[in-house]
Amino acid sequence: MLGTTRLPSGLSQSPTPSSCGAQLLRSVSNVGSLSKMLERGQQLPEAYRWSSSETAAAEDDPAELEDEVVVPVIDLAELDRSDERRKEICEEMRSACREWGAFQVVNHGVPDQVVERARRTSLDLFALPESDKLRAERPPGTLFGYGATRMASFFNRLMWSEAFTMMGSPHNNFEAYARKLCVHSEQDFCKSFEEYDKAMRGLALLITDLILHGLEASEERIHQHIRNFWGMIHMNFYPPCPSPSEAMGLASHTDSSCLTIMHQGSVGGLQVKRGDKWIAIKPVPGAFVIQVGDMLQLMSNNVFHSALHRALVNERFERLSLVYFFTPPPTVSICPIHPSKPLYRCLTWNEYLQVKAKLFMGALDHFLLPE
Ligand SMILES: C=C1C[C@]23C[C@H]1CC[C@H]2[C@@]12CCC[C@@](C)(C(=O)O1)[C@H]2[C@@H]3C(=O)O
Ligand SMILES: O=C(O)CCC(=O)C(=O)O
Ligand SMILES: [Fe+2]
Repeated sequence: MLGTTRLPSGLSQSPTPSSCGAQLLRSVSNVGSLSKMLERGQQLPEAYRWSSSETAAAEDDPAELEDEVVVPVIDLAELDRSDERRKEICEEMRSACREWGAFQVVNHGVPDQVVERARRTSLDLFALPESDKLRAERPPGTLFGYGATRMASFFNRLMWSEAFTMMGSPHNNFEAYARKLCVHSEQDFCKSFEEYDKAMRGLALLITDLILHGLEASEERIHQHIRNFWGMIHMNFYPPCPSPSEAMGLASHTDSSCLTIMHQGSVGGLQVKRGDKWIAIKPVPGAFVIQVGDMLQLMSNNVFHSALHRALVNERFERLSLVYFFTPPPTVSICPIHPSKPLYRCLTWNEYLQVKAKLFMGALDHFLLPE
């Protein structure tokens, strides 16, 4: 399939093998400076300092705590018990996607060991010497590899995080990255991400199917369409931060994906915007956070909305979020699903990423049809 599909420049990035132990000639980019600063026990450097209005959370306002607003937690345990239960779950998802653009799922059937193995492998990856990680540095303007997060160029402050992205199924590049990074065992590295990718793909298909049913888009054609979607594995690492209230782990954004599945582990930090307030998505043991991405907003013709979210950091604990982006294939046309009055024109994921790289927050509006 790869041979017949025209890929966007970012998606065609396939790393060339590099010999482990070779000298790194490139200058070290700012992503490497996080761990060095921590070794020196420095204070938060100026470049990482965000204004208090940018980092303020709903929890800073005691009135908010009384409301106890929480993103819905949906239990999938009894999905197959009866048609009624399945319908209820579809309805819960529909309302969460409309009101929040996000929810959590529990009893999703993904074994703990699969998640734990992938988290351990991710942490090992971030713990590699900076020079090893930089062998896999993401080339500017592309999607895959190690470095500061892609949207960093839109902000004049640095974020307190490092990230790593790999292509998942159906064209995963785990092996090439294992080789580039000089990981301890290429086999373990690949196995743990292959397992995780497979589990995430299953869950993404299941949840997207349920959400589309909630949209009354149950035709076979649409479900077949989703089966061709691609996966991407993206990890964010947030070291403990000397002055968390002034720092930003990951700045406010929406995901371009169709659906995002995120495992945030036991250390919280993720927040979602509701109205003009930031609400924390508290870690629930074993749960995955599900977010509506821009592509699902478009496909739903604005019935659902992609959630604006961000990640804050803390002083005591390091934090890893393991993210799976479920996205359309790069050159396939994506349209609002059977509305009599489409709000958006059809687009390809390739096209969308190019516009997002230029406009960032305004990207989806760019595809709105004139009234
Ligand atoms: C599959 C995706 C989705 C990407 C691009 C590509 C790989 C990296 C993803 C993120 C992850 C962090 C936020 C974001 C906004 C960013 O800068 O990089 C995301 C972006 C998007 O959702 O547009
Ligand atoms: O780490 C988090 O909680 C958020 C991660 C995220 O939003 C992303 O990678 O797109
Ligand atoms: Fe995100």
